[in-house]
Amino acid sequence: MSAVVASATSADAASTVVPADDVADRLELVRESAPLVQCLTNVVVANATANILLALGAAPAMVDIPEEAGLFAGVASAVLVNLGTPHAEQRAAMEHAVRSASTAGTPWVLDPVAVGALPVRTALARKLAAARPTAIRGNASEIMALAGVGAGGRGVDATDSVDAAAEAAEALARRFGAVVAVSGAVDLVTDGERTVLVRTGHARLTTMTGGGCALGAVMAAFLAAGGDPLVAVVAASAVYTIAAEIAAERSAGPGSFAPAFLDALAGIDGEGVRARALLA
Ligand SMILES: Nc1ncnc2c1ncn2[C@@H]1O[C@H](COP(=O)(O)OP(=O)(O)O)[C@@H](O)[C@H]1O
Ligand SMILES: Cc1ncsc1CCOP(=O)(O)O
Ligand SMILES: [Mg+2]
Repeated sequence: MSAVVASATSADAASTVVPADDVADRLELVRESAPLVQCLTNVVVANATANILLALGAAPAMVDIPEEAGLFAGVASAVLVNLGTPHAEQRAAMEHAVRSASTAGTPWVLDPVAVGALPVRTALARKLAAARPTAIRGNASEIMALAGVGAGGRGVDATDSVDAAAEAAEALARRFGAVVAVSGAVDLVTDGERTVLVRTGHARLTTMTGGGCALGAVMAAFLAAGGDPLVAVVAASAVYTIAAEIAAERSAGPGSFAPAFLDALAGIDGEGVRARALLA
């Protein structure tokens, strides 16, 4: 059996294995259901995020004004709330969307971009986290800052390691009943009881703006398919990072990586997942 796998990173959460077959099944479900993913995301990555969701087989919709966001969250398959450029209108829209998603039972993902030193988004992230997102996704410094440990990273980038964020991630997961995903060279996914490390990936993902933010949207797409949310988030991370490996082999630098990544996401299937997971 090939696995995307892991070992425990702290004394508190047990290591869990997610078989590559489960990842492949989740990918097939996303393709079959073409989930409608509502994105309230930052202006830097909105276009890249829509293209990445389309390449995967999902249907993106950037519905982020206060008068429409709540209405749409009631019919969307999943919602992404990303705090990268949280203008006042969008902040209001986020609160409507979160309320409506919670009422409708729609899965939603919180991405606390650059939380820590910046006051407006930090307060908003804490408020939204208390509304119990299905998943919280961030880099190590963002997850630590949201958990109340450390002052955040350097702008939108992490200054802490994924290892250093493991305990904060597990504590956050338990506090809010969410799956928490920490990105980095090795991605960590935890629900506070089980922790999985996703070892696939390529550093060139960090040279493309949206490398982290679009991952949150992809997690929303996988959560829309239902089932164990920990497995859904692991599957999203695995498919995404395996596609990055394939794209890195077919590109020469950041410029050619971005379109190669779209092609790799569109082309990846269960066999591709199993082949790479075996190498991880
Ligand atoms: N050093 C690295 N090597 C390989 N993959 C990485 C590395 N750092 C980040 N990644 C990948 O890049 C994506 C974005 O992660 P990251 O840069 O941590 O997010 P953010 O943009 O939120 O800071 C994730 O899929 C992660 O697995
Ligand atoms: C550069 C920047 N500034 C505010 S949001 C944003 C995008 C960050 O996207 P990612 O961290 O996914 O590259
Ligand atoms: Mg980044």
